[in-house]
Amino acid sequence: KPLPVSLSNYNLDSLRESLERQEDFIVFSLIERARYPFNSPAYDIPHLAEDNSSLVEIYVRETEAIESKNPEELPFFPDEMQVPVVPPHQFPQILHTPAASVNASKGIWNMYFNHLLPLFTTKGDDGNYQQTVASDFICLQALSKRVHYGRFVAEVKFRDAPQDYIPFIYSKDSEVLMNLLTSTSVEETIIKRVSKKAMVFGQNVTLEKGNDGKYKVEPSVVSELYKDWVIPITKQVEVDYLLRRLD
Ligand SMILES: C=C(O[C@@H]1C=C(C(=O)O)C=C[C@H]1O)C(=O)O
Repeated sequence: KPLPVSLSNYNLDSLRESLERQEDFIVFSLIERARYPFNSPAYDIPHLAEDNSSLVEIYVRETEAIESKNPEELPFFPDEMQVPVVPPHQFPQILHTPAASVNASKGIWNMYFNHLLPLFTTKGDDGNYQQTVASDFICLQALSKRVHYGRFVAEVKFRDAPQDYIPFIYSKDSEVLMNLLTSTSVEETIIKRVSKKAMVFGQNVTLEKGNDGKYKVEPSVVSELYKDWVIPITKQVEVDYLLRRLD
């Protein structure tokens, strides 16, 4: 039977278009963060006497607490959420409820601080911790939205070919599920495209001919981020979602 309009809007092409648009924001967010050096005191030093939290933990927790949430975004500190100030918009229910709770926030947090940040920031400390953690939060939210889109992608792939997935969901075969949902050509396109975006968005625009050949974030680093971290974690979310799709 035909799906209601709001559900038929979610198909693989529209989701891929959204992931493509999200690349722009992710690349810009990384460029903004790269204006500051690594600034380790924002992450190491407990900033409150009675609490061992780092500045970045405090910043993310407090900021999240006053933002209302939509189902595309999952908080990093869910226990701190307050009643939203703005009544939430009623989004159509697309995800299968038991599987929708798949949450990669911890993995995204670790990936960002342990692997990504050292790759695209310079070593050093300029003391500008507030702006540093504010731009970290923008990167984290953008990455989290992208990675958790894997749930919508998995739902659509499942609906398009349930007979392919069902036996391996029952047998809990993550490896086969991973192969079934993988599209190598799509991944290769994305990895090349984000490098190009880093070149276009990250050059110094001048009125004279040509540019100085410098980029605000190294394009190869952006490809590497996607290839080694962003895409694999998105796919892991897809597998985890599918494993719970028949619960
Ligand atoms: C998101 C998708 O699923 C997989 C993950 C991809 C990604 O994270 O960019 C790309 C292709 C697929 O291997 C997709 O098919 O578009």
